[in-house]
Amino acid sequence: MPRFSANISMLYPELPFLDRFAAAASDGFKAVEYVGAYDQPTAVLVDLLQEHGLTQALFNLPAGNWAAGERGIACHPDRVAEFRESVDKAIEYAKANGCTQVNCLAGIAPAGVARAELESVLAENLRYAAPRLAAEGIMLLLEPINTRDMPGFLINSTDDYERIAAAVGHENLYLQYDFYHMQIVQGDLIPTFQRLQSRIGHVQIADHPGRHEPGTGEINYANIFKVLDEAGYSGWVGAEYRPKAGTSAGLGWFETWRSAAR
Ligand SMILES: O=C(O)[C@H](O)C(=O)CO
Ligand SMILES: [Mg+2]
Repeated sequence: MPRFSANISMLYPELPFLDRFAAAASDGFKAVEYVGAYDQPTAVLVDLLQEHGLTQALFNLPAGNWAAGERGIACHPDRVAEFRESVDKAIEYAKANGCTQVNCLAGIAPAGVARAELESVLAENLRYAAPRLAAEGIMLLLEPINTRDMPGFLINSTDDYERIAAAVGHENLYLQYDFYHMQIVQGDLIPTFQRLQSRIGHVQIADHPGRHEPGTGEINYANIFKVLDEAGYSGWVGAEYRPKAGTSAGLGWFETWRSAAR
């Protein structure tokens, strides 16, 4: 049975961030994930997880100045020292809240730098991060993201992931397979999941078009959930979508799993 994690960077936008833990637990989620909460002391986050019986499924490495439009710094040639510091920060937070995987956002390609150089910086940064995270029992993930939602984002497809993973050459670099992005970029969702399953550390879901709840668009999630089960996928499935109505009101797709998990 798939285990779902509420992505509280996207779900419960009607609530302040720290109130979203309680809301996710009350709606039947057993785990939460988010882009990052580095502005909060670790103790606050740990208390919320404990109070609501939640697992921290995932968060991202510090991704630069999000409010200013940055979406990761890992491919930026002039930010290598900052990237290295960000690995230490992520380890500190992951160890505090028991999280065993972190996602690296490659970043938006800076203008005027050749793609080959950006990929080389990214690979070097990941080669730095992978063994350090492995030593702490934390999986490092790399997520391809479509460029309609994030114009200029460097890593867009599973081909991009595979090429970078080959350049990094460390086994602790897994794929974060977001079905929504993959539907836009390349389709072929199930065969690609099956082919790369041994390298997939985390999956995320949203329907397309609109990035709303499963069942609102063209992706057959009933079948995908069946495939995840048949494949023995044991990781979390991150519900990372923009609710069409209120978050709780839109959880019809989750009813079967929520009842079974109680
Ligand atoms: O947007 C996504 O799909 C990501 O998973 C993310 O963490 C950054 O937005
Ligand atoms: Mg995602």
